[in-house]
Amino acid sequence: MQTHFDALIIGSGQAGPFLAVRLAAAGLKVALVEREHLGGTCVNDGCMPTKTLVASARVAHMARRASDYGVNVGPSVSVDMRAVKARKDLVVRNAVDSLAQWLGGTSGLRVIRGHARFVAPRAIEVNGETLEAPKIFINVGARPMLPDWPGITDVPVLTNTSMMDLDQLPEHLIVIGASYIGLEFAQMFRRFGSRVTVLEYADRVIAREDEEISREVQAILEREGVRFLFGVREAVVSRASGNASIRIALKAAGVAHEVQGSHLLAAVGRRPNSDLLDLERAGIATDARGFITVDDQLRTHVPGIWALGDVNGLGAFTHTSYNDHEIVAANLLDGEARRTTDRITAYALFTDPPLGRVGMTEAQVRASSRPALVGVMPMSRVGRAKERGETQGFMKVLVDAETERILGAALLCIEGDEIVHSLLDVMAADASYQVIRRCMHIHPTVSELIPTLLGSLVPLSDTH
Ligand SMILES: Cc1cc2nc3c(=O)[nH]c(=O)nc-3n(C[C@H](O)[C@H](O)[C@H](O)COP(=O)(O)OP(=O)(O)OC[C@H]3O[C@@H](n4cnc5c(N)ncnc54)[C@H](O)[C@@H]3O)c2cc1C
Ligand SMILES: NC(=O)c1ccc[n+]([C@@H]2O[C@H](COP(=O)([O-])OP(=O)(O)OC[C@H]3O[C@@H](n4cnc5c(N)ncnc54)[C@H](O)[C@@H]3O)[C@@H](O)[C@H]2O)c1
Repeated sequence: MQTHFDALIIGSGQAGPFLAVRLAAAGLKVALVEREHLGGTCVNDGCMPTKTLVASARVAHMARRASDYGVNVGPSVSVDMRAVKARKDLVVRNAVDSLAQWLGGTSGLRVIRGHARFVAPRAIEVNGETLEAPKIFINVGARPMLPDWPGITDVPVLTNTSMMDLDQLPEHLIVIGASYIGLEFAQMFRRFGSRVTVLEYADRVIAREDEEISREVQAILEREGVRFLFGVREAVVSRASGNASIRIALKAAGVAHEVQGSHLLAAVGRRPNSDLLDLERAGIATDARGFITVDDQLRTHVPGIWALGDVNGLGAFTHTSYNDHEIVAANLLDGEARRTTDRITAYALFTDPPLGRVGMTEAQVRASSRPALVGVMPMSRVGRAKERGETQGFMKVLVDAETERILGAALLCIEGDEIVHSLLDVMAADASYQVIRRCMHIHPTVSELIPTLLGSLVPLSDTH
């Protein structure tokens, strides 16, 4: 059994497999170690299954709205959670199988199943076997956290992982956390037919965003019947009887409440899996929250060891992890000097309508004190949205008044997750916003209103 490799990769998240194949194609002898499912979080219990479930939930929602469009689908819409889960399982299984086939068919690459730990700066141990290599890449991801509420361990608590096994509809789902995971699951299960209550520590949803975004996202979910409690403190969890098996006594914005539900989902953030690697044996440093410290080329303090993906704290998205692998591969194999600092912030919240985000928020632009222009357009003014009967949300863009560069955008609207790329690409091209303002767009689309939005800019200082 070979134990000496040119490169070892720990974890098959959204960077590891792609880097493994690139390195193997370059002639290196590579081992990829995975302790659980190939594809990691994104494929197995993250993006792919949640967006598959979001798609089912949207069909249920639109079926309920069918009569708005003059379409008759019968007296009531019901959801078969077993079939919903089976569809999700199939999408995931196909993705994992095709990844396994691809990796298995890559010459020079050995996939090893087991948990890896460092035993020295150039060596790891897996299943009692020591593997050595001059280059080691860590792509171990993160895992869900639970709030430290008294009693929380006395009741069944779901996470994004165990949610994937649900094949029955919760009567009342209580969600802790109103950020990406909490909001996506909250809307999804409300649309499947559950009652949903969201408990959030902050005073608004997705508190990293501008307040008007938080307000509109909350309003969209409330219109569908999701209930929110903000400023949650002093929560105590206990078992209840009957359908409502979970009881939470809490204060929300200082007012006492008791919430009873059948299921409880924790969506309060994720912690890096760095604590399970015996990093100290290799001398690899982490920050106070456990993220492995790296430079802008993803190198740790220890020569020959890199950290990619969620574990480095430089992003917690599939595209940031994938981009990490591109940076490392370009620097090691292509003679380039790519850096994480070159990338532009971009992400989406996959509620319906989704929020597509690039660059700075308005709060960040204001804090920077630079002269800026802002344009805002409600979707109620967009023809395509009216035609589709989906006029919730708005588009907002911020531009540097002197350089004419787009600073940031928030598109909370139908296809906002897609359309936002037109702005991202102009930012990446380092071009003036006038380029896209003058560009002829296709009618009738939401994108055709982007030039109009950019033609309506006013000084940010003139707005409150
Ligand atoms: C519910 C949910 C929805 C999400 N939706 C989106 C989305 O829509 N868009 C988006 O961009 N991002 C989304 N994300 C985030 C995204 O899933 C992650 O950012 C992405 O998977 C990148 O993770 P990674 O590459 O760091 O590692 P991961 O995908 O977490 O994979 C790490 C792998 O390492 C393995 N591992 C860990 N420790 C060891 C060890 N010691 N030895 C061997 N193997 C080990 C794990 O088993 C795992 O397979 C979502 C996350 C969640 C939880
Ligand atoms: N659309 C996407 O790209 C997507 C979707 C899902 C997850 N993700 C990734 O997964 C990561 C984790 O997502 P997340 O939503 O779990 O975490 P998060 O860190 O984004 O948000 C956690 C939320 O829980 C709240 N919270 C924390 N402690 C609490 C407490 N004790 N009581 C009540 N509320 C509390 C926080 O105020 C915050 O709103 C994110 O960083 C994101 O990058 C991305």
